[in-house]
Amino acid sequence: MTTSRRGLPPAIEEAPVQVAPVLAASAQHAGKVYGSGETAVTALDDVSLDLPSGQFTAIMGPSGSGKSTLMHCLAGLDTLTSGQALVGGTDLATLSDRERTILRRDRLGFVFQAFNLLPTLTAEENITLPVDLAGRSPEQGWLDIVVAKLNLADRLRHRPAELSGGQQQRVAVARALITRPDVVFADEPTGALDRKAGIELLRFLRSVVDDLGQTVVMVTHDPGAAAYADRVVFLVDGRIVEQIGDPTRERILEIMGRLGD
Ligand SMILES: Nc1ncnc2c1ncn2[C@@H]1O[C@H](COP(=O)(O)OP(=O)(O)OP(=O)(O)O)[C@@H](O)[C@H]1O
Repeated sequence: MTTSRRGLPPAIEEAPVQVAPVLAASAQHAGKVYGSGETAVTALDDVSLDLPSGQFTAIMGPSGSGKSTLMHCLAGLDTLTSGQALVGGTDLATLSDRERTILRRDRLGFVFQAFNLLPTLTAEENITLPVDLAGRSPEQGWLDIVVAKLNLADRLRHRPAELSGGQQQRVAVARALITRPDVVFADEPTGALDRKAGIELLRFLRSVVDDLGQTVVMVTHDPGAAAYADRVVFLVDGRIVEQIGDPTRERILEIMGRLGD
């Protein structure tokens, strides 16, 4: 058999390398039932979903379809009844409550509709809170990158009450990013913002994915917001019924119409 310079048969050396996407998180056959007996509610029914690193995923679906439950189970805020939720290869069910809390603090970021900033702290103190709570110092280079990316450099000494809603939510995004998390979970992040500030925030979220390589998962009811994602996952009655890549608002509206939202 002929071998190449590196001693490998040519067919092996020249074969294209198939690189599997690195998964930031995933759900495998995830099931969640609230309650028991006659009052049992199935919130998730055999949901399998991969969240590749460096992607922006939107989760949509009618009210009660299981969006929040899926996000909470993936983020270790709630536990599954069956199946697995993994963050960076770690099965959350194998962790103790304390280990799950530490994983949430160190490896996940959260952005909520209602900003949830501490009013007595400055913007900078709010941003660095997760690392301060962990007894560490923020990595200055990364802090500078995040602050610059979210255009907050001249707002760092202000308290939340001195900031606009859009600025407060950008502080919340910076706080979510400060630990360089595996995943940022955003629950209706534009829900409390006016249209202009909402669009601005979505552009910032898009750029932390494109420019900083972060992974964002966003629950939203807004087709315009979901169109900023790389992919939209549609849930109905606790099941994934459709997924689309490179979404547009029109395509999302068409699917929502079909799904009855
Ligand atoms: N703690 C709970 N106890 C009992 N049932 C629950 C609980 N949390 C959610 N559910 C039920 O599970 C189902 C899914 O709820 P979930 O909040 O995940 O839906 P959602 O898609 O996020 O809804 P929305 O868009 O209205 O926020 C619903 O039928 C809901 O009533």
